[in-house]
Amino acid sequence: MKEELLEVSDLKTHFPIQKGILKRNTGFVKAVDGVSFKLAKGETLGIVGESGCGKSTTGRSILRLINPTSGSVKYKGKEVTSLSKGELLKLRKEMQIVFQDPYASLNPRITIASILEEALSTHSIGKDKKERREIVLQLLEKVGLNRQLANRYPHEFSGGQRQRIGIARAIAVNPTLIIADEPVSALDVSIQAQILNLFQDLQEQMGLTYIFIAHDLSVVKHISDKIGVMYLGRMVEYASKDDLFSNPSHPYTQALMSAVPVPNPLMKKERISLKGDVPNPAAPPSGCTFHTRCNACMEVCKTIKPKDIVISPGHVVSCHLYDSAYN
Ligand SMILES: Nc1ncnc2c1ncn2[C@@H]1O[C@H](COP(=O)(O)OP(=O)(O)OP(=O)(O)O)[C@@H](O)[C@H]1O
Repeated sequence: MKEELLEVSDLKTHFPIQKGILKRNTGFVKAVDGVSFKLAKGETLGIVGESGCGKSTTGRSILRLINPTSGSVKYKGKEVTSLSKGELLKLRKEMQIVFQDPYASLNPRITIASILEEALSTHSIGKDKKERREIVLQLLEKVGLNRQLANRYPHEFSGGQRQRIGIARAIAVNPTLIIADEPVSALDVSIQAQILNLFQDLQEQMGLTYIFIAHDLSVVKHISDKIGVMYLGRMVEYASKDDLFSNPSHPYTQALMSAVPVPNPLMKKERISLKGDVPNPAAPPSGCTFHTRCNACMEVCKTIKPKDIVISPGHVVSCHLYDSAYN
């Protein structure tokens, strides 16, 4: 049996909405509103959903780059939400993040060697500058960059190369878990495939565990073991990749799935279009958060929040269509 690494239970992150000069609190944006999942060591969880559904906030709350409002995040059995600053710094060595836009997160004034050396010295890796430089050169090779590029600045690299540097920085401290927040969204499709392959190679070599955040299912399809489909701060469907693709059950997953291109041009797929925009997480609908956009929901959705229904082992759907109480 695989060793369990991460257990997230009923995670909520609500941001206060402050208005006026006095910054009066007028409500909350429920960016993450009850997310739960388990992840074993070496596995990849793909989190997908439209812009604003709470994917990044989920990732950042797990790492405590944002303090969650409530819920539990257990990493190797230890509660992350109650760690002190010192304990958190130690944990950061094990949990790293790769951002969508590495350029924005790479200091433009220092060379990439210095950027990587900084990551190493923060966590006291390498006994002196010489040893750290050697580790940096090995890291560059590990992510497919020539070691002769070490003294160049971030602007001298292409988008794909910059993402390789972002990945090098994340793996520099030899982490166990990497949260990759839309790491290929800003790249051309051909480059996307190369970066996805790099993530997979590194996972094999280093036994990494990933939470891989993306807008669409086609990006996470190949890399994920499990997939969570997020909508308005909740996971509306959570399953192994195989179960999700063979039996997409929530109407939202079905709509996302219909947008995934099929390689066979003879196979025609009907695109399911969703009605309207994603509702505002600051004022979500009172019943099922999805009913305003769904073609299949019943009247009951307008008033009652759906429960999480286990439709087969490990396959959970949050929709009235699967709740025997309403069918
Ligand atoms: N610091 C913050 N203060 C207030 N609201 C926030 C904050 N961060 C995020 N939000 C809001 O929380 C909601 C979820 O945002 P989040 O960035 O997690 O979504 P996302 O699914 O990652 O979207 P994207 O793909 O566009 O990054 C959005 O409505 C966003 O405006």
